[in-house]
Amino acid sequence: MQNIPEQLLDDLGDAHVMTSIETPLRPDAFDKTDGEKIATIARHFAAIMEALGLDLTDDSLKGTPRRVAKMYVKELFRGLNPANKPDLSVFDNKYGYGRMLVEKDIDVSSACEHHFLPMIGRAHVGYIADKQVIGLSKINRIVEYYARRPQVQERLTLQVFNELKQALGTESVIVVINAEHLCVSARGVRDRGSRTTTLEYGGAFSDKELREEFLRMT
Ligand SMILES: Nc1nc2c(ncn2[C@@H]2O[C@H](COP(=O)(O)OP(=O)(O)OP(=O)(O)O)[C@@H](O)[C@H]2O)c(=O)[nH]1
Ligand SMILES: [Zn+2]
Repeated sequence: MQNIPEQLLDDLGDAHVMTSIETPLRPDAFDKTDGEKIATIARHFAAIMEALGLDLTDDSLKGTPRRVAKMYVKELFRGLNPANKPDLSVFDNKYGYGRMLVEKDIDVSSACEHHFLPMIGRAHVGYIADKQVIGLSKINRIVEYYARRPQVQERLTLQVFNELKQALGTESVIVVINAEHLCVSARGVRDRGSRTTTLEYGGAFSDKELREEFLRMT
């Protein structure tokens, strides 16, 4: 083997980024019950409010720590818990439908993982069935499940894409998400007009014409 200077190896090591579409979770992520998580978050959120100088004996504020904790665990971030993953009913494609199916304008209500502020928009999903078709509402449910986590839009797009590919046993899936990030529109740079679009596709959608047909429909 060639004699590679140690410094160069270190630099190469730093440059190598492991890619993963999994949401980064701690090994003990599922050790606690929802009730235990709510109690812990409420305690810490009360400390945040107190640090801000708020009086938690005020009758309007006193319920807020628990309200926020419940909202995180049971609503906004319920997609962190695999127990909440939707059952995906797929059916045999008995009728041999071979064209594109598009489920468009699916509501996306997520939260950006950098600021915990809303990311709100629409997802458009298309696929070309092979042997199986999926219950329509399950497409919306997949989007909902992965949106209910602290997210970046890129990962959300890839997670939905990957789940559909697996459920349907086909590579011919396309996912587009168009969303407003409140961390961009309501604070920081405060650009009210900008939206972010992400896209992933595979299989037959590698064909530009098919992709354009899909995009025209959305
Ligand atoms: N790639 C990507 N970035 C995101 C997403 N949601 C939020 N961000 C960005 O994450 C970045 C975090 O940057 P930082 O510089 O650490 O945070 P900041 O100081 O609050 O940055 P500003 O928003 O520019 O004020 C910001 O540029 C956000 O716009 C997302 O879904 N994908
Ligand atoms: Zn953000």
